[in-house]
Amino acid sequence: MLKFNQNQLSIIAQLNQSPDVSAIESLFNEQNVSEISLGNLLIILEISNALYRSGHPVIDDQVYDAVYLQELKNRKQEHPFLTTVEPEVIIDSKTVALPKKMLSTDKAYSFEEIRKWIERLIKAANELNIEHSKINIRVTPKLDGYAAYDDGSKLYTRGDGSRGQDITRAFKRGLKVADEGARGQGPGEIVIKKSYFDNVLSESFENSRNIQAAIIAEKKVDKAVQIAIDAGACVFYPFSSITNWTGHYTEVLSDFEPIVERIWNAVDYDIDGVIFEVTNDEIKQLMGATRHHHRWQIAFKVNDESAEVKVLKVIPQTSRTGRVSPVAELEPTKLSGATISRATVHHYNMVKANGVGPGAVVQLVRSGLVIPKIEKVITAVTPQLPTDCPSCGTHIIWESDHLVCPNKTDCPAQTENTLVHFFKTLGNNDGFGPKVIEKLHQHGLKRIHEIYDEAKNKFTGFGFGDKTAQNLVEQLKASREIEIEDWRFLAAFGVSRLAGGNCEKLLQHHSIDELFDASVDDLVKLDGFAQVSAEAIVEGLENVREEYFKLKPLNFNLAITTKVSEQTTVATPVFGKLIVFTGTMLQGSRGDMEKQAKALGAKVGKSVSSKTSYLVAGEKVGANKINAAKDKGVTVLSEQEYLELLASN
Ligand SMILES: NC(=O)c1ccc[n+]([C@@H]2O[C@H](COP(=O)([O-])OP(=O)(O)OC[C@H]3O[C@@H](n4cnc5c(N)ncnc54)[C@H](O)[C@@H]3O)[C@@H](O)[C@H]2O)c1
Ligand SMILES: [Zn+2]
Repeated sequence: MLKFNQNQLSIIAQLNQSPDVSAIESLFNEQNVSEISLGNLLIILEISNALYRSGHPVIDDQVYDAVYLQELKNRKQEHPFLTTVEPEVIIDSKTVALPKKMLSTDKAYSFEEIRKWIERLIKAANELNIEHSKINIRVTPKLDGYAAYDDGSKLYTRGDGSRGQDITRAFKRGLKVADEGARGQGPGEIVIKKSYFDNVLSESFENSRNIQAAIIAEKKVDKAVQIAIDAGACVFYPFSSITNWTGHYTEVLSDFEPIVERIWNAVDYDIDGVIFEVTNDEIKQLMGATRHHHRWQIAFKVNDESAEVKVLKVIPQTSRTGRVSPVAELEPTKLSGATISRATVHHYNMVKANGVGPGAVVQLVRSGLVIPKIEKVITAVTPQLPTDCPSCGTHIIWESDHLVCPNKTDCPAQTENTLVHFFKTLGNNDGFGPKVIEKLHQHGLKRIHEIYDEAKNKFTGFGFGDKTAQNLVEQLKASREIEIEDWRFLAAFGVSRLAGGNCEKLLQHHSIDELFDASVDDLVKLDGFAQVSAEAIVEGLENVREEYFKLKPLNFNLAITTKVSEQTTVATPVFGKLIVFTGTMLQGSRGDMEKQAKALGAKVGKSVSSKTSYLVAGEKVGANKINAAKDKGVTVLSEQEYLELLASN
């Protein structure tokens, strides 16, 4: 279970003045990324990114890349988060324009992708009538440090790629250019010698990222870090002078692995890949860049780590839908930096067919997945299959690859997991975890509305302490009063095929009430809903109809999804921008303006951060607030200027 440490909490608190920490933690603990709503996925990415760039990463890079970033790519290839440079957090300090733009890199995870990139180089060379013999490639270690730019007098952080922070103080503190190089060599990376970190610093620092952050931080550097700087163990390494292999592209194709291996081990610094780039300036110029990366450059990274592990036992667990899932308990094993002691097996058919049981040896792969996967079974045993539901004892049956508990009305695991799912999915309350729900269920509460009803009696007689009971009442109140998206509310009912993503899609066409009257035909008409899922959804909604209409009078505070018919499809002047409105507006309420901005494709934030594009200040806004925004590089607009911007399409 992921939990934030103090450093991380303080950064999160700076991003968002009153964060709901446990809600954010539970987002990170969600095991099925496809169930995470787009909004929450972005929260995960933004928080990971902020923590990573301020020196206190919360998840492995592999998890960040292969799970969350990949999920966003799957859903929205062109999302601004993917097509621009991931920003660092700039909380208090001013930003300054960089002498030259600094971009991220495109990434490849296989030789095949590198080969395709080389084909693009050849195509560019052909267009320019450049002989193939002149296409050379430079391969360098991809330093995993803190990107910075040295113009000879100042040192800057990469920031958002265009504006960074002035961190010249790092040189004043004695930071040296690697290999006794000169100042002013442009972009590079602040890195720590690996051997020095392992021998001297690893006792007091978790990772070298903590140290990089300390070197550039405004506050005084830690003594141990100063000693490391003085010893020359921390350096700024300009890319132009970095150890490299340079040769013809055909060599890269024929000797790919040895070249990668050589460069991978060429320096005593942390690296997270190798960089390939073409050396010919004309080709570079023709290929150009996206807003995210140079097309003439690509990073090659390696993803998987695997281990052979012994299975101790396989435990059946009944889920909210009645599916009984096999969870393998494993001999604790270290994989990609985490100790793994459990893994889910896909389904019981895999247990049966592949012989997973106590004593079996399996190959575990963690290819950036939060939960490691059992890739294959090395030594099989005769598996033991459960015959009865571990929760209610009902005889379980096969439904294609799964064992399922058919007891839909009276299975504690299904009932309790459904209730837990409801409160967890709402995400605006705390306290209704598995333990509390189990107790409520033991006292006969089986349905969501029964829990809300019980709040009137204040949960007396349930064996809770006064404080807990009172908290539960308050949390139920919060769950109704704190605004949540309507799609999240619908998803909370746990209807099969109605996780957040699908709910959001459906509610772009129909309100929740309308959905309960929608036919299979109505749903099939919508993009992304085939016959089978439409039928399942209609049937699933029927099963929760009574519950939904019992909850409706409780007036949950729902933010209604904008209907497609009300959305703009054309690019608007504020499309993709993050806008914060403050002060009193003359044209209408602030709420209306926020709604309009969202309909025009903007994101609306509550507080100003370095990511904010515009602060729209109405009447009666203090000068401090405006200056603070300007210091963060945010454009401040009056209401009138904002309206002019909208009209400028
Ligand atoms: N763990 C987390 O929570 C978390 C969060 C955000 C990002 N990340 C990691 O950061 C990565 C994205 O960061 P990014 O935007 O900095 O992109 P990136 O990893 O593609 O790195 C691009 C940077 O590489 C640097 N670089 C290093 N060696 C280089 C060389 N030899 N030649 C040229 N450039 C070189 C440059 O500074 C450039 O800006 C992700 O892939 C992820 O692994 C992790
Ligand atoms: Zn059961």
